[in-house]
Amino acid sequence: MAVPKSGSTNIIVRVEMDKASAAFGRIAMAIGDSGGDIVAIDVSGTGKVTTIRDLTVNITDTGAKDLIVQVLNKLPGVKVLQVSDQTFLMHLGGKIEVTPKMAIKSRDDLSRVYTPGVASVCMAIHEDPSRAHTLTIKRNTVAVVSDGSAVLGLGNIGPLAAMPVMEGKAMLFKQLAGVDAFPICLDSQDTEEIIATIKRIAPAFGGINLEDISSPRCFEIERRLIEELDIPVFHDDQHGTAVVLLAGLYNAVKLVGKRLEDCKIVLCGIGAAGIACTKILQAAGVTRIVGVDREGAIVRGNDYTHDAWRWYAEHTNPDKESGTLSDVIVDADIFIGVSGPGVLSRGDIGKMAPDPIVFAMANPTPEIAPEEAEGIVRVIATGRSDYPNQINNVLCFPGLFRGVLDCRASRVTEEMKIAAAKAIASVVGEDELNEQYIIPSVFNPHVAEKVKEAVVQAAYASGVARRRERGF
Ligand SMILES: NC(=O)C1=CN([C@@H]2O[C@H](COP(=O)(O)OP(=O)(O)OC[C@H]3O[C@@H](n4cnc5c(N)ncnc54)[C@H](O)[C@@H]3O)[C@@H](O)[C@H]2O)C=CC1
Ligand SMILES: CC(=O)C(=O)O
Ligand SMILES: [Mg+2]
Repeated sequence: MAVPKSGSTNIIVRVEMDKASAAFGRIAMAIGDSGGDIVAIDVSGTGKVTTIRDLTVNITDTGAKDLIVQVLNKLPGVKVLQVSDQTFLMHLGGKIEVTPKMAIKSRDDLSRVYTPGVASVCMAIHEDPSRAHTLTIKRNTVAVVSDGSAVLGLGNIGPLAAMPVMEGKAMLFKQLAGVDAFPICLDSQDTEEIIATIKRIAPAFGGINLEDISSPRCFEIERRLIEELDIPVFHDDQHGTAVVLLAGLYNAVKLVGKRLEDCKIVLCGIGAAGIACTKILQAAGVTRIVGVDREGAIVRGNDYTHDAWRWYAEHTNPDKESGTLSDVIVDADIFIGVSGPGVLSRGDIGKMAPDPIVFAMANPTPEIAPEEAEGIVRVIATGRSDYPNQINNVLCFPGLFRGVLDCRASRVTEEMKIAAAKAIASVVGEDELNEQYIIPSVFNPHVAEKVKEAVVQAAYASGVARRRERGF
């Protein structure tokens, strides 16, 4: 496929052309007039009456896509069947596959990997279940489990629609840390059913990464699974996010010359990510945290519908600040957004203390776009890959699970999370630290390695590592 020019993208327009009435010249002209440039043409099917062509069209303005479809559909004998872009093409047929580690080339091989040879391995595990770690995929495999109830910031889009995110997480596990991960999207949003299902599939896995399960159900699901399973269970949106947030803040406050413990932090979106971020900040010594959700600041004394918010009201906002985000953001040193798009305005940033730090982490659309905050913010970070300072849990979960699998940890402790945060922050050298670089890139090969080392060391120190390892 032709490589798109910088700042442009290729789309594939599949058109059905009536042989008698459609003229290719008109199609080419219509595409050109709508801001597209045909860079390749493939015939994908031809019949007696019609022919189907895939036109690869380079566009520089994303709006051109809709215009092209509109004008083509108006041409005589032309019908647009489908439009794909690079992103959709990368998803065709899914993004991962299962690959055997060896080929079965002979009857002898067959009799070892399958019956009868496999039977002796099954019996060895039956007699000593701990051998499942060495004789099956369990030692290197994690289940990425979602119910599709809080997918990115897209909301409750269900298990089928959640799959592309879970496949993406599985790719990142493998590429960044060599961990095999299975995307599993459950067709239930019932807490007890989810717990029971995960418990039933757990034997195959060395760890469970819960993903995009909405709050407050996610707290109960994680708590029960941690209690009832003997493998680590980690809700990525809570703890992965919290770890990376803390890493970013360690470096951001260093850059602006403040102490994290002294900062006033306003955190918007008191859900899975928001509550975990609050708890890790408290563990790091921050006391002045004001949480805001749709109805405004969470304040002690108000009546809240669920335990997580009742806990929040009791343990945050010491000065009982109330009102909207715009009210409580006055004099805040740091804004953290794990809520939804466009929640923070330029005017809000203007009310913050000098050298404001803004982490607008909602995906895919942040609480404020970096362009909008330009000039009035000292440090801005988002969850996205297309801006500097990507605060995203992908910096944590691959290395963290590499570590817990390697030392066969029974669970993930607070010490392991803080160690992971410090490890991520440490990848940015003192001489490299600047407003555009407070957090290492996802592609920095040192991140997963450092996180793994820190997590393993903390797991041994916390007494949860179950594998004897030299050096610890
Ligand atoms: N950058 C990263 O690594 C991560 C980013 N996120 C993002 O954080 C957001 C929240 O994710 P979760 O905590 O998993 O979801 P959640 O559904 O558990 O919590 C979201 C909370 O934000 C609140 N909220 C939504 N829109 C709001 C608004 N306009 N104003 C105030 N509060 C609002 C909701 O009421 C809810 O309490 C999502 O956009 C998600 O993509 C989540 C995890 C990791
Ligand atoms: C990054 C991530 O896990 C989320 O936005 O939900
Ligand atoms: Mg997530």
